[in-house]
Amino acid sequence: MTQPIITLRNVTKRYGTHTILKNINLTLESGKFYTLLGPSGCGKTTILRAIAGFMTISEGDVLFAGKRINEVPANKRNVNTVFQDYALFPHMTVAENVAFGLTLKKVAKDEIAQRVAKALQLVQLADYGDRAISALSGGQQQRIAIARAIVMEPKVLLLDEPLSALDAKLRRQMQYELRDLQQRLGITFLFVTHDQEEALAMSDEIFVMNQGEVLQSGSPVDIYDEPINHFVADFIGESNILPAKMIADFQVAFGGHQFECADAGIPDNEPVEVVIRPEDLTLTTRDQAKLTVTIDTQLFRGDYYEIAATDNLGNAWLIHSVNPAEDGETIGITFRPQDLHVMRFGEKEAEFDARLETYEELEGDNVDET
Ligand SMILES: Nc1ncnc2c1ncn2[C@@H]1O[C@H](COP(=O)(O)OP(=O)(O)OP(=O)(O)O)[C@@H](O)[C@H]1O
Repeated sequence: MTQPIITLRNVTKRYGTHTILKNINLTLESGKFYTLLGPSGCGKTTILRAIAGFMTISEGDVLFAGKRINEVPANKRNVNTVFQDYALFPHMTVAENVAFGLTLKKVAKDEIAQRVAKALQLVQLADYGDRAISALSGGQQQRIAIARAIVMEPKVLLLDEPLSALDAKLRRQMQYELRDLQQRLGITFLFVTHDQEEALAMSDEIFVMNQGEVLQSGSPVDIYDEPINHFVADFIGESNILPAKMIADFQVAFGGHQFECADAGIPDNEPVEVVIRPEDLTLTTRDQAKLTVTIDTQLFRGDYYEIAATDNLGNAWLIHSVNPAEDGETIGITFRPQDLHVMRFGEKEAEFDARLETYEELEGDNVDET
């Protein structure tokens, strides 16, 4: 593996008695699009600030290309940040705003002009250099903020909810543009959002956070298909999450029945939770059904019906179906074994692994005894 461009090693941040980041470990490789995803206040911005050098961390190390940079000041870090509120200077023109960092660094005038022109071209605002900032739309201001950061040619660009001020349509367009820009520049982006759809659409890798911890990291598909715990399953997309028990390697019990499932690597008899996405459920006749449910309500969502139903044990179900059902109707539902995902109880991957090791050791002891 190539050297990661950024590594956070056991990073903890405290304000007084509050621990805001709890032993964060993460690595960012060159040229990839990463996203920090989590609810408001979980510590996403604090991670960006630790990498940018806007704050001292309480414990741990921040590495840039393998070198410890804890004491390196922000302006020497080869990292730039695009802030949520853009932080543009209203009294300067577009070109002056983009040139600002280069002027501070006393870069030669010709070179500044060249680099500013290139940065404006990259964000598709080549002809806007002489405009006043106030004469730009929100989306254009956002692009200028990005141009101002990329003109510095950072190795890593940190983006703190840069799309949150935009309306839904422009936001979508900017998602494409940002992704495209990242690929053209070939630098590392670390993007912060609390919008799970945005994270799934844009990222090579997502770090899902809650309460100062990274709970799961992986590709969007991995995180969507194999959420590690209740929080992640609930936060990413819509889910049916039910209490269950592991019976054997490919068998899990819930709702009063046993079902075939994908191998979860979990010991028999462990209490677990199962996750089934609403789009993985199919309405069927009762004799073909794995479970029966009674339909409560349904909403037409354009290309599918979102159906709320209840099974005979009182569990609530959400089903996405191309066909409508009748309110009050009792109907069958079915799903494929590979769409039934089993999760362990607990919060973090490391805890699960430790428990599994203990279990394997115990198993080993038993084998020795017999
Ligand atoms: N200077 C500070 N002093 C004390 N507490 C702080 C300070 N800065 C941040 N916090 C607290 O740290 C926690 C994490 O804040 P942070 O801004 O990193 O969250 P976030 O995930 O980026 O949230 P949001 O999505 O709302 O921006 C919050 O509870 C916040 O109140």
